[in-house]
Amino acid sequence: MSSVCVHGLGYIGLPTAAVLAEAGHDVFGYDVDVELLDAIERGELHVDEPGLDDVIASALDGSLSVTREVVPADYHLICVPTPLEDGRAELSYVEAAGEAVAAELRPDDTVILESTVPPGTTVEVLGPVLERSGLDVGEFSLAYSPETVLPGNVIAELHDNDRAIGGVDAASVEAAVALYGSFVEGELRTMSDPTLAEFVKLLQNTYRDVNIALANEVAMIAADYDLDSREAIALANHHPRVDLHQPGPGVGGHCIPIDPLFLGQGSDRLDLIERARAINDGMAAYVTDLLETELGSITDTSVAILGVAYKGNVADARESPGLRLAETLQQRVRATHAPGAEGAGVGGSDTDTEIDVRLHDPHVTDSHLALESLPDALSGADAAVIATDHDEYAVLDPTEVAAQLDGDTVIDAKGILDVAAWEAAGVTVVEL
Ligand SMILES: NC(=O)C1=CN([C@@H]2O[C@H](COP(=O)(O)OP(=O)(O)OC[C@H]3O[C@@H](n4cnc5c(N)ncnc54)[C@H](O)[C@@H]3O)[C@@H](O)[C@H]2O)C=CC1
Ligand SMILES: CC(=O)N[C@@H]1[C@@H](OP(=O)(O)OP(=O)(O)OC[C@H]2O[C@@H](n3ccc(=O)[nH]c3=O)[C@H](O)[C@@H]2O)O[C@H](C(=O)O)[C@@H](O)[C@@H]1O
Repeated sequence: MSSVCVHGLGYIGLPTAAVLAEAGHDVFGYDVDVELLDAIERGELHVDEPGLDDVIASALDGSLSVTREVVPADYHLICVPTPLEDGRAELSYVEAAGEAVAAELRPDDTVILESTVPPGTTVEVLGPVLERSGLDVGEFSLAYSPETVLPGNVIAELHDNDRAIGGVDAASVEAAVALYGSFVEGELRTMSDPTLAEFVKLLQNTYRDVNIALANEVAMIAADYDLDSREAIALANHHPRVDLHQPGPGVGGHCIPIDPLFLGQGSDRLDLIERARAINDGMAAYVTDLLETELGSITDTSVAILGVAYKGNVADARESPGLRLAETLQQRVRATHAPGAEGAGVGGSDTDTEIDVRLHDPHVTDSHLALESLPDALSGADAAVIATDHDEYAVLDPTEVAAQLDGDTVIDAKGILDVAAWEAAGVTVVEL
């Protein structure tokens, strides 16, 4: 077994560190956020993930320890953030982690980058930073192995998913295979080029984003034909070579809406990919159109948005479609009443006109979001929108909701309600 220093103990690094410890390695979890390290040591987890608590608790009782300084180790695994800023991948976290590794790097150690990055990052950005150690690439091993776990199923997918491994040389591939082989049950797909592994990771999320954009466009077209888009998609998917995804109020999370744009860092050929991004981001405006059609006008109405997590049964509200919808509703009302806008009062903006947008989510706990209880969000509202497919929403009692609402409109943007039961309770359900 080996010593492993994991850099970055977030959604990816913390479960990975725990699973490595479970496999018998001596694991040192390092993060620049000292409060986070204190919390992990107290057993307070910031990552809401089924099964994670138990795995972390037993790892902390065993061979996982958190460290406030980077330590020498056979393997350094880098799992730091790579956000999109001003249209470009922000790689300063990767560079900072590389510098910290360089200070402790020894001949024959292995460095593996797991963060999602634009093609070329391992070789062109991380490698040169690591060489500040005085060692050349080749004297130490260097590989890229992207993380592909699905939030909500992280522990299982860490073990089960196939894993792409791109090493700068044969020794790097071999070293990375030895580490992942100790806990991965899926296939280890090796390649002799880290850039290819980086590219492949981005393709997977780009495929999903473009496919969802197609489903969203299909939903809007189906509505024009008065057809149920989900029924049409299910029927189309019976063909052995068709796999359309599902429409919704937008694509959230900090991966799928961002990663496709990393492909544009070294290429100006993005066209369909950018259009798909625009279609998915435009779904908030489409849901707003649906509300306007149902309510006549959204000015001076109350709308309950059920779900600000970016997807069902998780607590993560990054790039949340529900929050984007809330902003779009408010912008639409402001734009309608801006000076000169069609329907604006004489003399310009009518400051008394507004929209009351209430937010509810049973999983998200972010205190900045002014979330309301379900009864408070629904009480007296003119309409409700299901923006996240949480299990709790699928089993809502239509009669109770109908009694709480003032209006009778529910937009089911995730297609999770039993429409017949809701309509029997007197609710008009508009599905995407
Ligand atoms: N969350 C997900 O579902 C997936 C994320 N990824 C990718 O994995 C990478 C990490 O993502 P998350 O774990 O979600 O991010 P996160 O934001 O949850 O965690 C990153 C952690 O790195 C720490 N950090 C920042 N700079 C550091 C440094 N120089 N040294 C040590 N620690 C540092 C931060 O304090 C934070 O705790 C990103 O590139 C992301 O795109 C890939 C697949 C899935
Ligand atoms: C190719 C792929 O499946 N990538 C996964 C994805 O995780 P993530 O939770 O972001 O993906 P997701 O479940 O597709 O959700 C993203 C967004 O897309 C929406 N969504 C998803 C599927 C669908 O048919 N329609 C739809 O509108 C969701 O509601 C959500 O708002 O991105 C992760 C990542 O790269 O961070 C990756 O590890 C995961 O395996």
